[in-house]
Amino acid sequence: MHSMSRRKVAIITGGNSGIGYALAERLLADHDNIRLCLACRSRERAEKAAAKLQKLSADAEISIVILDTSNVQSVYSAARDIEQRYDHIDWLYLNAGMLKVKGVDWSNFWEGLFSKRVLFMFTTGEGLLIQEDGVTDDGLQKVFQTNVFGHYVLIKELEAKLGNMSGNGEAVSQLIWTSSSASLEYNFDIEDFQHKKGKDPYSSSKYATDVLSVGLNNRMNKQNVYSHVMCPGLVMSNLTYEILPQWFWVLVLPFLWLMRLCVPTMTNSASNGSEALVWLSHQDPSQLDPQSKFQSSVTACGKPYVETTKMNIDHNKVETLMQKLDSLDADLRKKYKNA
Ligand SMILES: NC(=O)C1=CN([C@@H]2O[C@H](COP(=O)(O)OP(=O)(O)OC[C@H]3O[C@@H](n4cnc5c(N)ncnc54)[C@H](OP(=O)(O)O)[C@@H]3O)[C@@H](O)[C@H]2O)C=CC1
Ligand SMILES: CC(C)CCC[C@@H](C)[C@H]1CC[C@H]2C3=CC[C@H]4[C@H](C)C(=O)CC[C@]4(C)[C@H]3CC[C@]12C
Repeated sequence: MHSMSRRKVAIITGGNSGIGYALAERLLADHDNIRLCLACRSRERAEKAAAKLQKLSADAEISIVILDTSNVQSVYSAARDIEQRYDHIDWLYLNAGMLKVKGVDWSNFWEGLFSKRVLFMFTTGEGLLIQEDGVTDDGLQKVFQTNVFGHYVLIKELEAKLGNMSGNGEAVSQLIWTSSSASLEYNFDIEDFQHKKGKDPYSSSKYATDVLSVGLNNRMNKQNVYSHVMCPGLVMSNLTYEILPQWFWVLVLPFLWLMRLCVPTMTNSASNGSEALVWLSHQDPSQLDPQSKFQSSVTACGKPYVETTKMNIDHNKVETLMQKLDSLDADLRKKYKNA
C-alpha cells in the first residue's frame, strides 16, 4: 500500500494515565484515522483508558497491549503482539516511567527556598526527594529497567517494524522518549549505569535515556529511524501524587501558576506537559538535531509551547552505554530465549 494512504500507527507505553493518556487524547484530535495502541502493565487500567478514548473518537482504532517494562519476558511478548498487529510503526512513544519516593527532605526544601538555587530546585527536584529502588526478577535495578532498559529491549524487538526495515524504503519512524529536567549528568555514572550505588536512580535513569537516544540516532538514522527526547515540565499526575497527596497539590496549584511568571516549565497539567510529544509528531525528524531536547513549556497566560535546548552528550559515553546495554540484552536473551 502507498505510504500516503497508510494509516498512521502510534504506540504509547504507559498510555493509560497522566502524560501518556493526555498524549493519546491529543493525537486522536490531531491525526485523522490514527491507529493508537496503549502499551500498559495493567489490563484493567488500559481497558478503562481505551474505552474513554474510544468515546472521544468513534472512528479511531484504539487497542491495548500488555507490557511491563520492568520484566523482559513481558517486553518480548508485547513486542510479538505489536508485530502481529502492525506492518509499520510511525511513532513509538517511550513514556512509561516510575519514581519511588520514601519522603521529602523538607529541611533542604526550606534551605533551597531562600537561596539562589530555588528555581533549579523547583525544576529538577534536586536534593528534595529521598528515593527508593529495588531489584527486578531479571536481576536489574528497578528504576533503570522500567524507565530505560525495558524500552531499549522493546525497540530492539520491534526493529523489523521501524523505518525502512518495515519493507518500505521511504518509511520513517520516530522514537520519542519522555525524559525529564531531572536528568542531570552528575547523577549518572557510566561505571554504575544501573545506579546500584547512588541516591538518585530517577535522575540517573533519565540521563541514561538522553544518552541512549543519541546512541540510537547514531545507529538507526540510516534506517530512517529517529530518536528524540522531551521534558514535560512539572505535571500533576499519579507520579507526583505518590510523593505528596493530591489535595496538597490542589492547594499549592495557585502558587505553581504564579511561578509560571519566571518558570515556563510549570506546565502543571498532563495536557500541557504533552505539548512537546504532540509537537514532535508533526515534525520531519530528519531535520531535528539528535542532540536537541524538547521542553514542554507554558506562557504566564497558560499557553503551551515548545522550547529547544542542546544536550552536548559525550560521544564516548554514548558508545559505552550502548555496548553495556547490548551486553545486558544478550545475556537476558540467552537466559530466556535459549532456555
Ligand atoms: N509528572 C511529572 O512532573 C514528570 C513526569 N515525567 C515522566 O513522564 C512519564 C509519565 O509520567 P506521568 O504521566 O507523570 O505519571 P503517571 O504515573 O501518570 O504515568 C506513568 C505511566 O507509566 C506506567 N508504568 C510505570 N511502571 C511501568 C512498568 N513497569 N511497565 C509499564 N508501564 C509502567 C504507569 O502505569 P500504571 O498506571 O499501571 O502505574 C503509567 O501509565 C514518566 O516517564 C515520568 O518519568 C517527566 C518529568 C516530569
Ligand atoms: C510547595 C510545594 C510545591 C512543595 C513541593 C516540594 C517537592 C515535593 C516538589 C518541588 C519540585 C518537584 C519536582 C520537580 C521536578 C520533577 C521532575 C522534572 C520529574 O521528572 C519528576 C517529579 C519532580 C522531581 C518533582 C517532584 C516533586 C518536587 C520535588
